[in-house]
Amino acid sequence: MEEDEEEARALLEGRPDGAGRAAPGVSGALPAICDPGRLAHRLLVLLLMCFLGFAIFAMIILLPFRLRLSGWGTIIFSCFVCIGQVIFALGGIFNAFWLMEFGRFVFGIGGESLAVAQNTYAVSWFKGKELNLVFGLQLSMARIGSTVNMNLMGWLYSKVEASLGSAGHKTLGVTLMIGGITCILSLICALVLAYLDQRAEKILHKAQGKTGEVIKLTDVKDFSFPLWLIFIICVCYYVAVFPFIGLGKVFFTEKFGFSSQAASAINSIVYVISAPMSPIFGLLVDKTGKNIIWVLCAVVTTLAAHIMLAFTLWNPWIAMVLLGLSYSLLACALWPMVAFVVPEHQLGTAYGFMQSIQNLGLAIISIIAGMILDTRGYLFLEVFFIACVSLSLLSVVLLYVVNRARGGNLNHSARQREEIKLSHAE
Ligand SMILES: C[C@H](N)C(=O)N[C@@H](CCCCN)C(=O)O
Repeated sequence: MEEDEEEARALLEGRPDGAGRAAPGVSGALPAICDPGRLAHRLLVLLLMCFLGFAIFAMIILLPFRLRLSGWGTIIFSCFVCIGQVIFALGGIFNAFWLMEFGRFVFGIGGESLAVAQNTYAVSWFKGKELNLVFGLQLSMARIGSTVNMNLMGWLYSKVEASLGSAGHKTLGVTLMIGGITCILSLICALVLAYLDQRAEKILHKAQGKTGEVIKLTDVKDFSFPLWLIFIICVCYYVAVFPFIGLGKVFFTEKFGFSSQAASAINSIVYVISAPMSPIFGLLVDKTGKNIIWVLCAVVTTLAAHIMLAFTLWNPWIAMVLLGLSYSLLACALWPMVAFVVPEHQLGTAYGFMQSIQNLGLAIISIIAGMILDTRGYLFLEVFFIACVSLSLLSVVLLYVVNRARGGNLNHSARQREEIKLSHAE
């Protein structure tokens, strides 16, 4: 029963399988994830799900655009999110873990495609205006959601537990069902967005696809070298942030002797900082331009934060605040760069690819990080994350060089961008 409850809490707080428990590898017994047979099976299933997910994603995202129904695409993705959440909650209620996994799969197809649509909308409406700020605002909203989730769901679970009179899978399922109300709000926003977009198309006479340009998966072969470098920076950076936060609670209790509550607080600080800071950094990048330099600052700061966490016993709040600031800055400066290196009709494919590669990297690295933690402990895990951020840093430096050599616009100042815009208008 106690295990059930801990599993439920881990799921609610977004931790990977039982990540809230004492690190098993460190304390002795190897967990099931280290069983090679089971691990290979898990990896295979995961890869298959990724490919299947991507294939479905490609069909769903490409068809609506081909049919000039981009607003419908957003509504369809939001429906996937709602249905996925209901299946996830039902899996909890009926104690069927496979159903919960399937629910997350459906949710993932909708949620990630929705994020692609969100990025594409943002660029098509705000390119050449306050694009970095808009990405900062999007991130801020997402992080307010993560923070509320981290802090409210545990409380909601206790309330449901009190009213049902017992803890466990049923309580978890009901809590997840109530939490799903936010998905309905998201669907309502998608409906309003689709209406506004259609209205804008009518007013501005800019029906999508009228130029004859449609999104094709084969666009991938036309992606430029700088775009591939942006993808690599994204994957190598994010794998050192999200999986670290996933395992962070145990890290702070084991290495720094924090209580469970203090470890939760420090672990969520990255998201808490990101909520107010992302729009501020977005505005800063808009006012100054020079996206590559900002990305470079963010990656170097993240590297410093991981080095502090790995090799010092300094108060970890310093490193985590740095990580929160650098993560917010990176997201504001990196994602809008895609819009500078691909033509508008390929934006959906480019953002779709970026997110697919990011998710594939996150899925694989989360498993590898868990294995390293179980078999070798925290120092090795931190060294692994440092290696990932270093790869990201190398790619940023390469991007700087390539962009400069090709006379690219990724590192233009705000004034240069304004001048180019004016000359185009003329
Ligand atoms: C959700 C997606 N996979 C992701 O990682 N998003 C970034 C920010 C994307 C910029 C705004 N749409 C994140 O840091 O959460």
